[in-house]
Amino acid sequence: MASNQTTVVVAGGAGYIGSHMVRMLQENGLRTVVVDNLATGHAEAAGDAIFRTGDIGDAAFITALLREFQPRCVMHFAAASLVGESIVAPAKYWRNNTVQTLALLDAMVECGVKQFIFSSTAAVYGDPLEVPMGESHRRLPINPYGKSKLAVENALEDYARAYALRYVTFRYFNAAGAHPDGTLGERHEPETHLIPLVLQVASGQRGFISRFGSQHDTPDGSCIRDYVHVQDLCEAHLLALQRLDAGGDSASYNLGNGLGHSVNQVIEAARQITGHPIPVRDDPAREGDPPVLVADAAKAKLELGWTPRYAALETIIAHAWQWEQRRRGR
Ligand SMILES: NC(=O)c1ccc[n+]([C@@H]2O[C@H](COP(=O)([O-])OP(=O)(O)OC[C@H]3O[C@@H](n4cnc5c(N)ncnc54)[C@H](O)[C@@H]3O)[C@@H](O)[C@H]2O)c1
Ligand SMILES: O=c1ccn([C@@H]2O[C@H](COP(=O)(O)OP(=O)(O)O[C@H]3O[C@H](CO)[C@@H](O)[C@H](O)[C@H]3O)[C@@H](O)[C@H]2O)c(=O)[nH]1
Repeated sequence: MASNQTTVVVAGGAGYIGSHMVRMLQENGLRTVVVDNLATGHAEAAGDAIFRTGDIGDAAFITALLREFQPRCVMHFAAASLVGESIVAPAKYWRNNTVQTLALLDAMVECGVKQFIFSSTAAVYGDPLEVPMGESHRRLPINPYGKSKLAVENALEDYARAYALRYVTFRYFNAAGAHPDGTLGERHEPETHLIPLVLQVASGQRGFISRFGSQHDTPDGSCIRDYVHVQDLCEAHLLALQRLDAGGDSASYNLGNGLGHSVNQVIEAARQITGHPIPVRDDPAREGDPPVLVADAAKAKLELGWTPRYAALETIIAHAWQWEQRRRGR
């Protein structure tokens, strides 16, 4: 098939962040091809995008797909992404996140696809030396998940130099929220992320929220994170696509609001928004959990013109709550 300059392949497009990306690409008039093995995703979340079920690491499958669609860019959201699971099952993380991503990159090189946007993570930094963390912060991950992503970041530098690939790496802080129209949102089974779990308590699906550690070195003793709206993450990808299309160099950016919220503050905000008391149970701190992660995202703002629209924690929780209620048919 002749090269189609408006096609974007979204690996992991049936997942939480990828499905919002698919919707946004389509709204922007781009033909979107989803590749997903449905390990954690849901096919219907990808809407009416072209959908191919399979592994990004299946060389024959992915090469045939890239030859067929000749995308101008691959956006890569496909990964296993649970810090705790990565500690007990590191092989899954090295294989799925690193080995399979290298296979995807090899297929891109073979098929002449030159633009790549990669979902990395704040977990590549490890324990913060300073807060907020800029992109030049040392990268010393403290769990296999972060290591599996850092390995890809390192490989990308070498691939770009040798194979004329250009890429943008985004280090997301804590993705949260849902589509403002309430029709798309986070749907992990089992769910492990704080905000959807808190909202499952509010909607009566759970009796309490576990607070993982109340003696952390933070003002209220609970962990602090930088929650960033899923739609704002996706907007940054559109800007990255424009940068690459314009011939821009490869680059890495943090994506976060620069606002730290503690577990206690998240629970309190959710109480205000939902009107539910949200009981809390104190549990031990989770292994591999840094006490504070907050982004300095000045570089994305300066170089990409990224302006988060939904930075307020209350908006992020309100959108997630709308999704949670709709999902439960309320
Ligand atoms: N959610 C967050 O807070 C967060 C933070 C930092 C980084 N990230 C990164 O963002 C990306 C998306 O995260 P998410 O929360 O949407 O995760 P998700 O689990 O909802 O989505 C991942 C999707 O990729 C698919 N997938 C996984 N491995 C695959 C493979 N080998 N081949 C094909 N498909 C595969 C899954 O079925 C799923 O649909 C991941 O790379 C994750 O590491 C997420
Ligand atoms: O039941 C729960 C769940 C979480 N937490 C705490 O809430 C915070 C947020 O946890 P969670 O929502 O599980 O996200 P993280 O473990 O911070 O990891 C997310 O954010 C990272 C970047 O900051 C990404 O790398 C990961 O992919 C993504 O899952 C942490 O301090 C947890 O200790 C609780 O106290 N109770």
